Amino acid sequence: MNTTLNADAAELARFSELALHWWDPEGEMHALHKINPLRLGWINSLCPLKGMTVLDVGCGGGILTDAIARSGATATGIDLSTKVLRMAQLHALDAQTQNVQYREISAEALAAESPESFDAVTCMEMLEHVPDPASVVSACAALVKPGGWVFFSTINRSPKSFVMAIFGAEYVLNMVPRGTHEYAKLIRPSELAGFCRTAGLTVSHSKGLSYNPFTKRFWLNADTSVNYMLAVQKPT
Ligand SMILES: C[S@@+](CC[C@H](N)C(=O)[O-])C[C@H]1O[C@@H](n2cnc3c(N)ncnc32)[C@H](O)[C@@H]1O
Repeated sequence: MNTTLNADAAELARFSELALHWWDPEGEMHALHKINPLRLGWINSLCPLKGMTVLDVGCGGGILTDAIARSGATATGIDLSTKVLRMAQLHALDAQTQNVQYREISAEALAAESPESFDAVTCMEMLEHVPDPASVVSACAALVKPGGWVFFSTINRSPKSFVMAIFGAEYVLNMVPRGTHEYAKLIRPSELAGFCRTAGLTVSHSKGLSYNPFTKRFWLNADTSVNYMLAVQKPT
């Protein structure tokens, strides 16, 4: 695990600029709002969250963290952007979400402070924005209790994802702000599975997430060639 701060200041600044629009379902983060019920449903189908303590790493404005808390879990969201965390906290107050808290701390620092303290960990759309994603995976492995689940989502590094997730989503459809994704930082499923195995996690399930620009609908399937999620477990 990386002990120096595993963060890219330019990435954090870009997300900070989007903070004010985070909770606008039609705004710049609308794609996260649209995929949220799908990813939450998949997580709940494998690991019913009610009554669990759940950590959301790279939580942003808390779209998933808030939904996790509303599933009946005690949720903690962590991020390194002060502005997006402030937005997350304001939203929790405004929406009166119970059992949710936010902290500005890296996954690596929290793992050193409170190892094996969460029943489940989620880390969505974050790994492709850090210099050392393997270190974040390893921190997530350290943070989850034995037998607990960790859920990752990211974007595959493939010619198809360059066309769909960067050129299409950022420059043609304006679904995601331009410059959000850098091709070289995208992560193949085999690479992410390798990071998980190195961290002692057992890869259990994968899911693809597809988008139809004509119907403007997302759905889950087995196609991991662009957006995908991995569900992994820490052995008991
Ligand atoms: C695309 S957003 C995803 C937000 C949230 N996980 C979701 O899917 O709704 C990426 C988030 O990762 C955060 N981030 C980037 N680098 C980070 C780091 N090193 N540690 C913690 N959070 C980080 C950004 O500030 C941003 O909020």
